[in-house]
Amino acid sequence: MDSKIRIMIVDDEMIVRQSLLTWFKKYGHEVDTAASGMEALKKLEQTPFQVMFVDIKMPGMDGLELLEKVKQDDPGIMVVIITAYGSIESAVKAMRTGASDYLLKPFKPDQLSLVMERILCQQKITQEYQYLKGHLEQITRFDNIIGQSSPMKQLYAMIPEVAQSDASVLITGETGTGKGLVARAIHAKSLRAELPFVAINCGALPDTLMESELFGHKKGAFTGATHARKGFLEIVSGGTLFLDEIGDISPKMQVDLLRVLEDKQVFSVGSETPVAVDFRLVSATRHHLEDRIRKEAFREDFYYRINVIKIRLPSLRERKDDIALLARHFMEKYSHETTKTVDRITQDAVRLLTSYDWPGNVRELENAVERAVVLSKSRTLTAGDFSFLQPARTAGPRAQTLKAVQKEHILRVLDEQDWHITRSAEILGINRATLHKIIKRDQLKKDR
Ligand SMILES: Nc1ncnc2c1ncn2[C@@H]1O[C@H](COP(=O)(O)OP(=O)(O)OP(=O)(O)O)[C@@H](O)[C@H]1O
Repeated sequence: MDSKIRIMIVDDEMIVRQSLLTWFKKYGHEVDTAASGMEALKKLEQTPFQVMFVDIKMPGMDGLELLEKVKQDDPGIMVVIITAYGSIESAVKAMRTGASDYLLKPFKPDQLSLVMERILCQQKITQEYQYLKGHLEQITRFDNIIGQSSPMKQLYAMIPEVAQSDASVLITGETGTGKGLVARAIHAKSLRAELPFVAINCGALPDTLMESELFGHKKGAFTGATHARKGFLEIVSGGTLFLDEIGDISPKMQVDLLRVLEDKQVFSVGSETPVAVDFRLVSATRHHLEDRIRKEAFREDFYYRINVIKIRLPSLRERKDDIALLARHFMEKYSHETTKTVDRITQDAVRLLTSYDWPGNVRELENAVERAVVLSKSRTLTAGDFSFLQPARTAGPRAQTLKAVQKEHILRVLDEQDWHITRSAEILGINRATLHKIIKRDQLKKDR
């Protein structure tokens, strides 16, 4: 038996309690005893137990009644009924009420070993099931977009709806928040998914080049136009056009594009014959276009055309809950790419990453993890592997909520005490049951 569990023995006979206690302790389990059903219930309120051995015949509350009460409060707890030869019907009744197994008195160590083996096996299966179920229930990604914070879940709900319509979408958000990923996801979920997705970075192209890229040109339309070329507005033919950094396009280009959106046709440079075009427009910007409209750098009529549906992506600072998940995702990605085994990250490293304010958002986090993985000499990333992050940028406790500070403090104490509940609870000045409740409520976990 290699796994250690918390066991409670409930029997009114001291000799049974003592012998079972000694036997279980020998195998390193944490054991407590109770001489009656009432005493057992009181102890259960204080500390959770995984397995109970309960005698059926006890004065006051009998084993069956105790079993029922315990199972009502905690259906996951495993109860082994101890019963005397000749009262097999009550054992059957107990099994129907939810007991996991039974032992017939007087029992031999072999029989006890067998029951424990079955219990541990069942326990392992249940844990694995809970783990997998937890994984399935958590929505951690949508396409290639990772995140399980509430703004991300809202986004995941929104993308398929937005994708079904043909209206123009404007995605806003700071640099590196995943605007490109969202644009691709909208295309992938839309009816145009099988048609081209054409992305143009408007910030990277000078006006004249952008004009011929988008609209195409006739042979000889300008010096160097040695042959005719189709523009992206034509090439996209039925698909999605993604204009990244749309805030950077010139007022002239805004007028030209507005005309295309209204007339659904283009004139390639140097041509007088229009060509019909069909595309869905998705644009992105990191600027506040409303400010640009006020400064007359952006046309209001064009803005309304491109902004029928607006999606605002949160900065990483606004969804710190996702940092650990993203860091692990990128750790796996780069561990795989570099064929190194880097598959662990310490709680301290996660805390450091969480306290950093990430002006470059997910892109910056991805680059940081990639660098840490490439330079790491062990399979575990530690806070030291991220020492290149500017400490000035890590936000102090003043930028955190009281709840986050509390969670962080409890985690630190638990880590320092190697997750010894009694010692940690003492240091924190709370009782064990409260600490257990907090751990469960806040889903606190040991380092991977
Ligand atoms: N939620 C996310 N999950 C996984 N990867 C992400 C996420 N958000 C961004 N990334 C990654 O971060 C990088 C930047 O993403 P993307 O180019 O979509 O950002 P952006 O907002 O368009 O940035 P910019 O405004 O600078 O163009 C990419 O490598 C992308 O894969």
